[in-house]
Amino acid sequence: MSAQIIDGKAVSQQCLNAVADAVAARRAASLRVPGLAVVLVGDDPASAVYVRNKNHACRQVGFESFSYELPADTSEAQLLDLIDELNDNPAVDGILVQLPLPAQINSQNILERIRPDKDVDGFHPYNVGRLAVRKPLLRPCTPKGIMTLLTAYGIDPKGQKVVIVGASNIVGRPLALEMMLAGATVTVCHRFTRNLAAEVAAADIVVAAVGKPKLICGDWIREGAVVVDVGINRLADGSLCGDVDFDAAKQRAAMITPVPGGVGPMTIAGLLENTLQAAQNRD
Ligand SMILES: Nc1nc(=O)c2c([nH]1)NC[C@@H]1CN(c3ccc(C(=O)N[C@@H](CCC(=O)O)C(=O)O)cc3)C=[N+]21
Ligand SMILES: [Mg+2]
Repeated sequence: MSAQIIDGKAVSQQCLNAVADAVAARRAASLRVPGLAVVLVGDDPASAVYVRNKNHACRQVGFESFSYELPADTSEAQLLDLIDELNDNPAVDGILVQLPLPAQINSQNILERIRPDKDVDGFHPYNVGRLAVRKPLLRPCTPKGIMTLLTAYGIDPKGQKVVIVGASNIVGRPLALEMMLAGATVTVCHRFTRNLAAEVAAADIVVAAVGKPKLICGDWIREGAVVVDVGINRLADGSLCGDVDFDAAKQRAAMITPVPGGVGPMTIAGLLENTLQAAQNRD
């Protein structure tokens, strides 16, 4: 048996089409076109790829896109000044500061400076807290994209045992909150988890979000489980690889997301949906 491949690129395109329709309807009603500001500090080549993909998606849906590329030696004060300016700019509905930031900048100070109603990454403690108390406003993009992807494939986490490998602020933790909101029984594994293989083997749905190539072995996967791979690891030969040993896992899973073409495009869909929502909330 070989798993069905979950096509994140196709589902993402459907989401972008829906956003594009909503933008066209706003234009027709003489409402503001949503604006997204993306800030990149330094010249990390991987980050540059994401910024390019985001700019491309913005053009596709008809958003106005503001792109800031600051030198690697930018100070925290300079970045805070830019955020204040974007917070006050009425044409900007969403602000995304690409992570990670250079060492001289405290990321938490930056994330907390973004107005929560323009925080389209959903990383401000206000938005994290709203999700934690089951009253979400702007939801973190990758967890949101994963929930959308599962829904598109008819997978309902309610009552399911979900095992999340990775407890990061940007994926693992907020995904645990999303999964609880959806009625799943959630286990979050991390570097101190004693028997990772046993935890994964018990899962109906496994999500890997650690950034370590092929950390999750195929023979850990329960027959018929759903596997969601968030990892995007670039190998020495230039190819991309997930956190799951894909070829082995797909012999056991019922459904599995590929890398690339799985969760990555859904993150961008989540971002654009959040930006549209931020614009609607500010009307
Ligand atoms: N404040 C902030 N918010 C983020 O959302 C954020 C961030 N910082 N820093 C970096 C990570 C990474 N990230 C990706 C988004 C889309 C793809 C994506 O579109 N991937 C495609 C193409 C991959 C490729 O070809 O390189 C795919 O998986 O098919 C990948 C990675 C967002 N991040
Ligand atoms: Mg992907």
